[in-house]
Amino acid sequence: MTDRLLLEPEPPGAAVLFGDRLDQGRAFTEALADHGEELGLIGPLELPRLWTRHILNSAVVAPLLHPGLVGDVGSGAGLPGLVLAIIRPDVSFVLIEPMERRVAWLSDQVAALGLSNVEVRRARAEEAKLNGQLDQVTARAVSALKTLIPITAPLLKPGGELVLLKGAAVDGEIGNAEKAMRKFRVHDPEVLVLGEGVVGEVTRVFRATVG
Ligand SMILES: C[S@@+](CC[C@H](N)C(=O)[O-])C[C@H]1O[C@@H](n2cnc3c(N)ncnc32)[C@H](O)[C@@H]1O
Repeated sequence: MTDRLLLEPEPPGAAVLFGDRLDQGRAFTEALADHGEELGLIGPLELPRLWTRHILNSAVVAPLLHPGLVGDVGSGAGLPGLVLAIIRPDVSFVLIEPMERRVAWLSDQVAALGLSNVEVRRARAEEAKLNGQLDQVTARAVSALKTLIPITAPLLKPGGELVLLKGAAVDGEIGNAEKAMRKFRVHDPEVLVLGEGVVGEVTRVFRATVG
């Protein structure tokens, strides 16, 4: 159990982004603050920026999702997949994560939060038996686009969308991923900058259509 006093105070943006699901957002954030370090889900320095850097950085993506089936590749602690599943009960999620301990955490959180729109699947994306089945795919902090596109694009239905959370280096990653984009028929890429004026740090999203 970590010292809850280190947890970043809840920023005003949390109420804006979680709306009437704020209690669940708080419960998940507090669980992650209490157990995330001992379970190896977050680093020891993350508590003072847990809301801004991790929870709200994920939450800002919620308006980009459409009703349908969204796969979150490499969910880890539940970022962004579990945060998005809290905010968007109208969307179905499959959280794809190969590490047993992380899968146990995700399953425990789904049960504790009473989420009925989430399946947790223990697998690497390439072996998840979801090819061609998803409407949208999210991923955060899994790998650079050059290697992320080959494991995420095949999961999508024709016309499905990649919604990949990225850092400031996204433009360089796009330059290095041109061959993968052609091979996996990724088109109309754009970089969206989300959260300005609501969250202390912006979230960059690489969004593109596949097929
Ligand atoms: C650095 S963590 C990021 C976790 C979380 N998305 C976040 O933003 O905190 C990367 C995660 O991707 C998972 N991962 C790595 N390769 C994967 C693959 N091929 N398919 C699915 N998950 C993968 C790892 O097990 C790990 O949980």
